[in-house]
Amino acid sequence: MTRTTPVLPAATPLPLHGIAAARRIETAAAAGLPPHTLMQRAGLAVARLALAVAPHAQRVTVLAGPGNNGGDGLEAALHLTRAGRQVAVWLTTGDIQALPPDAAQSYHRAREAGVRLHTTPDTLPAADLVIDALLGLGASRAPAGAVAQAIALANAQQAPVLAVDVPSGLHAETGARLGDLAVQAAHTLSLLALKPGLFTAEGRGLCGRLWHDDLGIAAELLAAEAPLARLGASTALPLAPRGHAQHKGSFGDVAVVGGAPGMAGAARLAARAALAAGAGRVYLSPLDPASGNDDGRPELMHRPQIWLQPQGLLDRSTVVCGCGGGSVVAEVLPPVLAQAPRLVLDADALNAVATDARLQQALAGRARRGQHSVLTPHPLEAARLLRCPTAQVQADRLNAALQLAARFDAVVVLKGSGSVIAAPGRLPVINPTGNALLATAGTGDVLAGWLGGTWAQVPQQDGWPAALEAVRRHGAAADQALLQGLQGPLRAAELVEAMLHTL
Ligand SMILES: NC(=O)C1=CN([C@@H]2O[C@H](COP(=O)(O)OP(=O)(O)OC[C@H]3O[C@@H](n4cnc5c(N)ncnc54)[C@H](OP(=O)(O)O)[C@@H]3O)[C@@H](O)[C@H]2O)[C@@H](O)CC1
Ligand SMILES: [K+]
Repeated sequence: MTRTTPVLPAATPLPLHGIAAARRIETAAAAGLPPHTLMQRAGLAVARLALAVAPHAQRVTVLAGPGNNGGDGLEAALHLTRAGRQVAVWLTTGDIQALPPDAAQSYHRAREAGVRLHTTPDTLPAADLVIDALLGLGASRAPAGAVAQAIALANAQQAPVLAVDVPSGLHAETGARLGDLAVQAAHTLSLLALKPGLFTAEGRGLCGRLWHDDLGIAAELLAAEAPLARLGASTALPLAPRGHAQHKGSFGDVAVVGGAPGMAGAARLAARAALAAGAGRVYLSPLDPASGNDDGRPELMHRPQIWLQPQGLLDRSTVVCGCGGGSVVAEVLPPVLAQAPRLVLDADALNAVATDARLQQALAGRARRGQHSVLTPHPLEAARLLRCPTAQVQADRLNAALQLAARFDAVVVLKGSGSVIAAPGRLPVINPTGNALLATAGTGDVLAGWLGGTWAQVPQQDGWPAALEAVRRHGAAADQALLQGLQGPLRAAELVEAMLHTL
């Protein structure tokens, strides 16, 4: 029958389906079962999860919207009433004729079972648990009317909220809010297909703990539909052990170009991260001529102005460029873009590219010359590169990352909650690890450096596997710090050390 499982941490990559595909899966699943079976299973799954996550909750309020998401809520109300809970259902519509057929059937079943049904709440009764069955896959615009009012009431009260399929007000495919109001859930039970919007942009924050129930449908029904993205695994594949006879030359060289006056720390953080990731040798080439060695890490090698040498480190290293680069980084980008065989571009290097058509051309032409690039923009940097507002990037992060990847023929890591990794010809990945402990200066430099340090060890590959692994591990270190009770931000230099001790 049906089985509810926690989604995160994800042991293996999982397919994420867009709304159209999720609907086709639902239609195909319903067609293979007696009428109304899927909704009954959905409601039972919601009720069982409610009893599991809030076993002592006696008073349960179900907020039921105008579509089939509301039908799931009515089914859950029926089961919770049978389980002896005091259940009150608040319907956003008094027009039962307007409910879709499955939801109407659940309405009548709930009424016959003696569930207390009310319409359009002005205030909510005190409850120990609230079930949000207002909007699901059919949410297509900013919440309005009674639905908006119910969302506001759910968020204003104290009890935890269990959202059915998706927190109401969240776009299941993009993870953007549809309007100002969206349910803040403590738990979300995703039904049938997992949707990308649960894992990126506002999704992670609004869903709370995420659960999944496939409602007992055949795995082939899910496999028959092409996903929009996949959720990356939360744990690393085991690495090949370091061989006895290997030496530092076996693990590649990284050169970090960055650190304009006043920003030496950014380049040093990237270099330290590259070293910790396992690169054999790490060189630091600062953009500030007055900048000296990183005395805290004597293992790093100081090599000024590598971009002026016609042949040397720039030609043979994995280059990480941009961290704390300021505006002067623009001057060194032409030789860096021309020569680096493997290049991670971050921060100010991306801003420089965004304002210079020649640099854009040089970057986009690298793949044709057999040179590989990884770009690691945060949403504002991505917006500059795409020449659009940041809100537009955040409104559809998968699409923004794919556009950048296609335009620059590169691997793109669009950072933020649920980082998106995209590359031409590949299914994008949403990273499942990470939390707001990473929202502090320098953590982006650490990511870029770690990525370079990982990539340097597998120079025959493009940047895709290194990007996936660096992003995963970066977030996993923050998740571990959170579990260990860290309250404040995970400061960037400490993040490097934390990543070393994270699998
Ligand atoms: N059928 C089954 O067996 C199964 C179904 N399942 C469940 O069904 C869910 C999908 O159901 P659904 O397609 O009916 O869409 P749903 O999200 O309930 O809402 C549509 C209604 O809301 C309205 N509306 C939209 N936006 C609005 C807004 N901003 N503010 C106010 N109103 C708004 C919209 O109005 P309209 O846009 O048409 O004017 C329409 O009336 C899915 O997520 C899952 O939970 C699963 O359990 C599997 C079994
Ligand atoms: K919902």
